[in-house]
Amino acid sequence: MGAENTVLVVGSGQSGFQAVASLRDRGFAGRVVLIGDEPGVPYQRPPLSKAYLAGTAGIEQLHLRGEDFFAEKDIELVAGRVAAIDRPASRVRLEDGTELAYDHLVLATGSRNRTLPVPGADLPGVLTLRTRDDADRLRASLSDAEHVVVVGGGFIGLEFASHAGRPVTIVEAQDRLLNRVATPEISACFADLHREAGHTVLLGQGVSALHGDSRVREVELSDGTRLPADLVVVAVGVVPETTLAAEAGLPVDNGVVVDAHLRTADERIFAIGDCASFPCVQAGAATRLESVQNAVDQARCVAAAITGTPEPYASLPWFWTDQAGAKLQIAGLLSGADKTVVAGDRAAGKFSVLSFRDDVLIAVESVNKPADHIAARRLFAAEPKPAYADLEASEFNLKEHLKVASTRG
Ligand SMILES: NC(=O)c1ccc[n+]([C@@H]2O[C@H](COP(=O)([O-])OP(=O)(O)OC[C@H]3O[C@@H](n4cnc5c(N)ncnc54)[C@H](O)[C@@H]3O)[C@@H](O)[C@H]2O)c1
Repeated sequence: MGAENTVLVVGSGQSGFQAVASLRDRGFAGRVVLIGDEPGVPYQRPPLSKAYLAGTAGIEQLHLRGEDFFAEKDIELVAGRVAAIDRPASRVRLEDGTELAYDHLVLATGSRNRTLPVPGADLPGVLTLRTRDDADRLRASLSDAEHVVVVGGGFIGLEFASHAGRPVTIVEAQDRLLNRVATPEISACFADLHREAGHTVLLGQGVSALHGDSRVREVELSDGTRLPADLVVVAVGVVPETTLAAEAGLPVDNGVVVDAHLRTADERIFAIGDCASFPCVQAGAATRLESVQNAVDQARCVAAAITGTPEPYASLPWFWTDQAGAKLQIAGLLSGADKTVVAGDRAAGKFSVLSFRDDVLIAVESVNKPADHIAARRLFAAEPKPAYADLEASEFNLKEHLKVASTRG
């Protein structure tokens, strides 16, 4: 089989796995190689900060597919790290010196966790969560830790707190939790829920140093307060993994820059998932998204392009998280929102926050209201997008509005 028929996918996370699976689903008959730097078959990360951390899901439940799948589909799994892309020669070189030729190359290199730029950040007992090994280390450390401090009140920090099985202290630099992804109404709701669950939530507090000896003992906050800590979980966001692309001369700007078909400046190289900055229809701007939905849908989009049926990427972004005993589901993006409405029973903890830009609905965040989330995704899939006045006429009841809209349509 010649190199003209070879697709190499770099990165065996959710998007890399989906790319190779979708190529075969679409009947791609050439050589398919998935290169990853973690041992074993590709696995899903969402349970790492939920059921796997809590010990209610085992390793097999993480696997995206068993070994048989890759053998049956003739997908080669290569363990290793790509060191360089030789674009003129259409080859990649692995760190062990192996060279592989490609016809199409898909960069699914994901992101890496930010580190805390403070003294003491490398002390034993300061951990992070990204891989299965990280989750195993955290689980083991939890059992004998007395004081647990979580730095960062985003998805990982809050999911970790919810599934750690004990009270923790959450330190968030901004003045509200989940500030990157949610409205202030949702942030307030989750701050209440986490406090009710027994956690201490400190807002507007950075970390200036970590102190200890043979291990971490204290977290010093920006106001000088010192918190006792024998386990510190750092969850302060990610940076996209773009080194390979940049060194190969491909444009990078908060992610590997791709066009509407997720192609880089080199038409034979695509980038997908956490590492890609793409022209986002919903945001109306170059955007990088960190979510399973985006990873999976972008992988499918690239598989379609490689197999000869390219469509511009236009999937609706959506997210979910399980924390503090509640389910938060988000449909759409909040960028540019200028009005919000809370619909449902906030006191009973079952409600949605509807966000509008120029009187058009752009995002719906649902707390323990899966029916609203489904209705929102159906509404966003149709044209025209719901207007404020029409939703007001349905008393901001999304299911009701969906009925009216579908009778009209
Ligand atoms: N349910 C989900 O969708 C889910 C769950 C887990 C992880 N993830 C993904 O994993 C990745 C990492 O998650 P994350 O929670 O680390 O990132 P995040 O961006 O969601 O949250 C990071 C938080 O840390 C805060 N922060 C930054 N610097 C700080 C400092 N010095 N002190 C205190 N707080 C600070 C930020 O304000 C932010 O609230 C993200 O890509 C995320 O989307 C997603």
